[in-house]
Amino acid sequence: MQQERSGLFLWLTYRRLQRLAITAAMSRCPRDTSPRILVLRRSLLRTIALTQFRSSISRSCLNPSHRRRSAPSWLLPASTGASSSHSVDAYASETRELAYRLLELMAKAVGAEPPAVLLGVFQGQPQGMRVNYYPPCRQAADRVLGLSPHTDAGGLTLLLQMDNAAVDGLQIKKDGKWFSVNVVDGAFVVNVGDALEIMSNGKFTSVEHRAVIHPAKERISAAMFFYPCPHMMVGPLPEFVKGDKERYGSTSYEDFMKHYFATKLDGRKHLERLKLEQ
Ligand SMILES: O=C(O)CCC(=O)C(=O)O
Ligand SMILES: [Fe+2]
Repeated sequence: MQQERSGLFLWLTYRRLQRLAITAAMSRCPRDTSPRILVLRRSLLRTIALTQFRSSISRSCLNPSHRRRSAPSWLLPASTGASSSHSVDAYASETRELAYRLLELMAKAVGAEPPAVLLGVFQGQPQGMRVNYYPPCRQAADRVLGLSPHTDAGGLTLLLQMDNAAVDGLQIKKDGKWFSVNVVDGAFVVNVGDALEIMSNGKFTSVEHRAVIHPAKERISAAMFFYPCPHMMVGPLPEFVKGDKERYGSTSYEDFMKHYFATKLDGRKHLERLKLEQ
């Protein structure tokens, strides 16, 4: 019964979120012809030889407790500012509820007690949204990627692949091979980030992923990232170790993020650094 209720909750939430995300992403995606965006795309075209063919807009979607560090207004295109800000805020707050529910269910699934332990680490903490726009590119596959192989840094990522053009682009690496993650109508891709892999002592895995581009079709994705408390030590939580060995070292969140950015989207390199010899 409990499981059925959870399933229904997730399904209904997904439907509402999908509508919100499409409004939010469409009003902010780089097809928008505002001059700022055009500059971004031209510079991107000049650097195509660098392999990543993508423009993206990021915005921190802070919880009310972080409002004082709110996103600067220049992040929003002037013409769509008010309404897009509203839909991004609504999307952020609804995905937050979904992520919190998922964190509880995940902890419960692996027997961590109390199951709210993960929630405690993420509740009320920073959250960020990135809308990625991948233009079509005839040199797809062999020479140009949309987004380099990487893992996400934080806790959970809720990724929405816009399915209106049904273009697959997301790929994950398993046993050294890349596999496409098909766009499924009615589904979020839920990614575990590096911090969550470490905190769960490896019970959840941060998957290496990348985005490829299509030779003829554009693609849009919207990622919502949930980060842990920035003042904590990132290390295995005792509730997830229980009788097992600690499989990762601990480090301050600041140091953890510094190394994440220093590895510049290079597969699982950042994570491997903290793995302890077993
Ligand atoms: O576009 C995608 O499917 C992947 C996006 C992604 O991995 C990211 O923004 O971190
Ligand atoms: Fe990612």
